[in-house]
Amino acid sequence: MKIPFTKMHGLGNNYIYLDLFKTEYEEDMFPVIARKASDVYTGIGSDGLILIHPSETGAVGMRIFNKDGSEGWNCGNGLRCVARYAYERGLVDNVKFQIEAKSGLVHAEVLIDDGVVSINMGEPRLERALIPMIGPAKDHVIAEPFSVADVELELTAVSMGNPHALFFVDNIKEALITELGPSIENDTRFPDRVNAGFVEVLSPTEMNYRVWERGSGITEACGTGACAAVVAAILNGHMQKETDIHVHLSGGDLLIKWDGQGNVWMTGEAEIIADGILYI
Ligand SMILES: N[C@@H](CCC[C@H](N)C(=O)O)C(=O)O
Repeated sequence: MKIPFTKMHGLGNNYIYLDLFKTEYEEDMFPVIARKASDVYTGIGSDGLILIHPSETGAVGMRIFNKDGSEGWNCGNGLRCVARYAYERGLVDNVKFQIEAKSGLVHAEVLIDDGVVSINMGEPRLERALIPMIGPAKDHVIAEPFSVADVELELTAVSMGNPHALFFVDNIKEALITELGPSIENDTRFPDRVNAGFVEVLSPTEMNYRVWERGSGITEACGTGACAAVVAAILNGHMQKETDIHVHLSGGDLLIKWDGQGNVWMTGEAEIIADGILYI
């Protein structure tokens, strides 16, 4: 089978994108394509697969599959890439339009000159049941003691349409990301697994953030994770509301803004790398 694809990245968080406006596939192919395309030795090499598809709402649809073939519900770096692709390849004719992820509708704005895209990511979900995490459904999880693999941590949990567990550390270089990431991801307190993020606060407007992603492991950047990290930092009183927060990730920087109640805004680059044909 010959599958036309485009490879794109946001701050090094790279996915293989299929344009379902042009070609349709059987549903059960997607986890298979995700695993095959992600493999750097026998495939193309990527953090997973993203589908760009027509939607009944009139928005541009996006679905994300992680490296292990599991379906995610949202992807911040993917949203920026989908926005750029949709605008540049003529799926939309306005720089402002809607994208529909599995977790809901978001509003995208493509700033054409420099490949920068701003996305209104919607409101963070804080209730424990919406993360989802076991325990009292309505409670918020802010600086809650959390023991994993014999290490004592403090957990703040935020959903940006997908689940994020955030931990503040003194020095990001010493964060035990590969050691604790898999245990946190698969901890039974998170029934749908979780993305594990580590945050070093540098100032009220600047942070370092690293991630172990559900289904993909360490990646260069995570857009929803950066949004969740800023929300967690504001909820814990470490950072300022209503101002651009500079989030430094391994692959580059994102600007994230939250007013403490409503929508989270994310701004950053989205790059097209290559078009090609994948043989399956
Ligand atoms: N890298 C993404 C998030 C991808 C999905 C995630 N691994 C999950 O399963 O929730 C981003 O930029 O947000």
